Amino acid sequence: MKEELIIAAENAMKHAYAPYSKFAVGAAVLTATGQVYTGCNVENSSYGLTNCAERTAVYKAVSDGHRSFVAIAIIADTELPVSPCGACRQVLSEFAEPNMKVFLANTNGDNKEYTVAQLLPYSFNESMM
Ligand SMILES: O=c1ccn([C@H]2C[C@H](O)[C@@H](CO)O2)c(=O)[nH]1
Ligand SMILES: [Zn+2]
Repeated sequence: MKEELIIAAENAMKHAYAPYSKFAVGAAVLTATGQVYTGCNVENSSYGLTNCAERTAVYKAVSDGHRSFVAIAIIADTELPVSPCGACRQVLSEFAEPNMKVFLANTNGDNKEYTVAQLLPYSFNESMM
């Protein structure tokens, strides 16, 4: 499952629209019902409108009716496996199954495994409101 997601993420990375940063990222999320949705980063000349690969993948899945995810893989051409930004961690936590896995990878074949809860401890969520 990990390898399949990393391969799907690497394929999606090829579609990255990153003319400003030149930093291509790919992601692939696995839904609780077994489907895989991929995403890439999509930049904009107004830089702050950039959407990360992770959120692209999650939003594609949510817009198809999925609200529960069990794993995500993220990949970039980095020395160390790439790590999701704070905004993406918060978005992942919104739809994460307990113990949702986050596979961080690079194109050299290195990877690391965390859970969403490890990457975003003491997170804000609806139960706090
Ligand atoms: O985990 C990450 C980190 C960065 N980016 C994108 C955003 C921007 O397009 C480029 C540089 O930050 O990489 C992602 O998609 N995911
Ligand atoms: Zn992000």
